[in-house]
Amino acid sequence: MAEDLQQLRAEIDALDVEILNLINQRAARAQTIGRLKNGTVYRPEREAQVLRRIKERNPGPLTDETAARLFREIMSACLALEKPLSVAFLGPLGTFSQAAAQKHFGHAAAPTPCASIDEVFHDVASARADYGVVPVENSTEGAINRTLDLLQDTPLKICGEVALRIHQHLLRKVPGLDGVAVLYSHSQSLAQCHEWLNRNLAGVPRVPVASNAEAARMAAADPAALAVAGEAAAELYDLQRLAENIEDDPDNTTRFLVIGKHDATPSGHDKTSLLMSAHNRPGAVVELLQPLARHGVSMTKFESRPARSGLWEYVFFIDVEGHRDEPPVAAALTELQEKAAFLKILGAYPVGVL
Ligand SMILES: O=C(O)C(=O)C[C@]1(C(=O)O)C=C[C@@H](O)C=C1
Repeated sequence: MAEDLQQLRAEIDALDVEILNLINQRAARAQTIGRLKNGTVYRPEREAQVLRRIKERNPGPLTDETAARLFREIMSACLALEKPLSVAFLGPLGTFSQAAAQKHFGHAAAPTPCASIDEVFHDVASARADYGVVPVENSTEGAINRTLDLLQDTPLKICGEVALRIHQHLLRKVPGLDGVAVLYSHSQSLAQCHEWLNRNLAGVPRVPVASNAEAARMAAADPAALAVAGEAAAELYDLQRLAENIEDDPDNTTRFLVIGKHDATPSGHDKTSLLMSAHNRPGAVVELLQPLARHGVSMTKFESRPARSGLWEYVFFIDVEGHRDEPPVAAALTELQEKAAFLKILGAYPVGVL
């Protein structure tokens, strides 16, 4: 038994050296590619292809998701050799937005926490950050309206998407519920845990604060306070988990968009996001959708928002399957250009892989 263990560990040591050499060979190739490419180093379409291929070819016993996550980190480190990226998100450190940014870009990207979603757009537009990650919809709470509003005016492009399973925990500095006076969290998180909180903490006043991480910070400073926040905030502020996964919807997921100066070229499995408005006449909205149907382009999202320009005018956020440069989508877009009162292509990008 002891000998088996020794033998297996010796084999692992040998494999580790092989893996290390191979990863460095890969990194050296990426460095050379970095010198050949002029301009943008981050290539979302290529990264999506690499991760999809890893999932397809994974022989196990690692799960496909785990294998892809490991390669996500390898690529992140390779890209950092070409050029270290900075990624802006709704801060402070420890928010779900930071977790989404890390899931998409890996840990080698430098985190740039921002005070608001507006600041994320601003930092990317002004080149203070290379890319930004902003929440756009939650499976329980629906659209993040501020993000939709900012997309209407921005010159930036959507170049990626990432879905994050959101687990909320009940946190406190000290164990147990004795002497609890207040509960802090972001309003979205309070809404996501509404039923659980009603059942278990009906008498505790709920105070909405700017972010989950801010709630955790406040709970760390006040033993009479509870916070509802995620794992990263719990670890960052060294809080006890009094209850885990207290979100009402077991599939609670938030979708984030990656914004940058350019969108992506086709990767083979893409989405195109559009912003449109219809002429103010009967049947105009239905007419808008006809070119998509005619060219066999499927819609994966349809969301309306008041236009920022006029009273009682609406704009539509539409996601379609396929890249805007692919023939069916391109043909539908040409027709839409004529039919819509306004059409803006917000970006074309790979469907989230992780
Ligand atoms: O293929 C490239 O363009 C690379 O720079 C290499 C690489 C990789 O590590 O695979 C790194 C960064 C890019 O975003 C995409 C891929």
